[in-house]
Amino acid sequence: MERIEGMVSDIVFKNEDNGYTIAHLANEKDEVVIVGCMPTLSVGESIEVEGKWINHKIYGAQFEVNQFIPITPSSLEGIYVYLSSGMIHGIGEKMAKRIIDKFGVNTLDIIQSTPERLEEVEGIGDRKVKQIVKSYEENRELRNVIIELSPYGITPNYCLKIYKKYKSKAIEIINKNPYKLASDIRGIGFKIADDIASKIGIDKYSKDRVGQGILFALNQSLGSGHTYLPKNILIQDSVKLLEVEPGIVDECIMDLAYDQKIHIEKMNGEHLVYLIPYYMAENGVCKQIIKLSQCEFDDLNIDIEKEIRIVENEENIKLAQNQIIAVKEAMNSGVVVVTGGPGTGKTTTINTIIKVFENNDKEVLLAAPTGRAAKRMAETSSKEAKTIHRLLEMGYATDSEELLFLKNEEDPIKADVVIVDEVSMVDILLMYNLLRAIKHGTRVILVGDSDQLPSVGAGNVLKDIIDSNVINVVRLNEIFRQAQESMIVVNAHRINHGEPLFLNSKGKDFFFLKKTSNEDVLNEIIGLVNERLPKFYNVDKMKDIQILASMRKGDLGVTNLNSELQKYLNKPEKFKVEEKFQNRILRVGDKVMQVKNNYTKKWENEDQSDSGEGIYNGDIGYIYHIDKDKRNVYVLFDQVKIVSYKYDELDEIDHSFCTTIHKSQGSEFPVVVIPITWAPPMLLSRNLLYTAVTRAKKLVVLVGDVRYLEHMIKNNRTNERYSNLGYKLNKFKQEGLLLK
Ligand SMILES: Nc1ncnc2c1ncn2[C@@H]1O[C@H](COP(=O)(O)OP(=O)(O)OP(=O)(O)O)[C@@H](O)[C@H]1O
Repeated sequence: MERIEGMVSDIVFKNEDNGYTIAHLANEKDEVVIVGCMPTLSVGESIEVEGKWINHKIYGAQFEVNQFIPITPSSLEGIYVYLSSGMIHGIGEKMAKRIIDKFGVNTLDIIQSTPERLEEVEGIGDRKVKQIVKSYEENRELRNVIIELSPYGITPNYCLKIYKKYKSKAIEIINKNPYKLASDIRGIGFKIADDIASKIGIDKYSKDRVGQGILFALNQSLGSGHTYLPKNILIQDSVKLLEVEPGIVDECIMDLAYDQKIHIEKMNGEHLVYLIPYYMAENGVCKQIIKLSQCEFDDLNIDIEKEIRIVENEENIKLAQNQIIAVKEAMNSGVVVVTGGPGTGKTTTINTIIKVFENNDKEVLLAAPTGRAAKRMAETSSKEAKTIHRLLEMGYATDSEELLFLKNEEDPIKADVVIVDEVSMVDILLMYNLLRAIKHGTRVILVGDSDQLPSVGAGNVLKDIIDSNVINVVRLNEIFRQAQESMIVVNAHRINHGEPLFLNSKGKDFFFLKKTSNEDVLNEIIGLVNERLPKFYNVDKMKDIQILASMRKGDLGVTNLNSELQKYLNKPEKFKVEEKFQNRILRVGDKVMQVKNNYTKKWENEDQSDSGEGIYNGDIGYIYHIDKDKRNVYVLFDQVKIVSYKYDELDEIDHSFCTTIHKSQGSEFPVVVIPITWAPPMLLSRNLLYTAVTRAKKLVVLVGDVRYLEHMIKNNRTNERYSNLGYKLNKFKQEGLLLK
């Protein structure tokens, strides 16, 4: 396929029935005849056509058009944004301006057809022209997205995200339904999509618009963890978003339900509105967990007491009463939940359960929701542990980015026992996918701490299951002597009970350093991490210490802390390569975190003797090399895995000298430093502090204002999530549908 750009100078023929058009397309070089189905073409329009040259018997050479893309001729701004975006090697902001000052709307034509003319611009020589032409060609489709969308205020970075999502169909998809942007692209809100829609001519009161607004409001609510919204709340949210009357919204909610885009469930006279996958997941989890829990077992003809004693002797340990109950329940139940705070013996219990089953020839599989948590589980059990996604053999559907799990009810996981740790992090969709892949007769053991932050995704799965009292739950509440010596463990429990903390005991592991101004907190943290902690605790400032902040913005938010810490922990040096990307500098040696799951990201070790795929949300690594020519950044994870990121993939990594507490869920660090300062009320909460503190294994240092610490401990108001799993589980019980 070839491509030509130009302006339509004449329309010779147009068949109004089938859109077949013959036109002249002119550019700086020449004028050609184009033919094909182009029903909307008009004279004066700038377009790019894709197709092939044919030789017509009578009319000679013609370009047969396969598809054409309009280029907005007036979007000088778009051309500027594109040229200065950094996507075109060799052009910066100033150069972009000089080129556009010289060539105006013909700029792209010139680059495409007579690039040598670029040399007329001051500062451009033969080499630069070649560079420009090369990256211009490489970025062809992306260019169209930038030119089309930047007049709506969408930055090149977002255009890149949009392009990555929709590829060559980007413009077509947006023109058809701009609201898709708001649900598909993180960071693009309904307002921008709506702005595009109104420019395209979509009516404010059209059902399409109102329907999209309602779906958007529901999608947004997932971000706050809700699996559904009560109808009256959904109407309120939608009215605010769409600026239309409630009656129209109500009507459109019914239409969406008829079209099976949403599901409305009636509960105690209230209407609960679900997006379909969440409705199916909530019902599915409820049904499946009840089914699995009803299973009767007679396959372990063993003396459990004796089996436990064997393991106790091997491990030189005496299990506490509740740990023994947990092991017994695990043997006899289809589903059991084992829950408890830090130091209450969950790991010891899991390990005993594994041993008893394995001593009796049962196959046990281990899984956890994140890569880090799975790694820890593998370390403490000395047995392979997978992420739940891997256990379910996740893959992608052909030709789409849709996640698929190969393990499901038709091809379930083959195991006698599945043990899942850190279940507080599992959302309703993942739990559904997990449970549907577990066959009747496989025991399921769910382990977690329900006082941790709930899952990032929708639902309150672990807490709902525990609170429903429908599934067997064993609560471990004894803090073992060894654990009691740790103020981290003791204070974590005190936080949970809303009690004041033991701070600054000599020789202990939990400190509070009082500083009131943000500046003092910042300087204290830098001093601690850069000098005092490494010196007095013999820890590595990069690898062993993790700073955890509650928010992203502000002086003591993650973004600012990272840029301040970078100045001390990884200073610029003459031979240390660095590159500026918008508002951050990436430098060799920087500590970075992968911020989304990328199951297919390839890694290999240094001598390429080992390789694999999969880098997960929360994985921490170090920038190992930056290749400015290849435009690649290489990051080293787990000391051996080298992963290459193209410049346009760098939104997958963030600096991680400091990370959010939310991102730290499921990870552990030797030393944790936490700024304690003002934050929005929902972030000054008990379970956020609890989650942060329980990430530390050796030392916790809090720096800030004790009033906020006290406030956090007192504030046990967790943000309520609309989730109906607990109610549904209970309904089964009340209606006598449980067998035991
Ligand atoms: N029955 C027991 N008797 C004595 N010590 C125990 C017993 N069970 C566990 N411990 C000890 O208590 C400490 C905490 O146990 P474990 O690591 O199993 O708890 P946990 O709930 O997994 O903690 P965390 O969530 O902090 O990892 C460990 O040092 C462990 O050896």
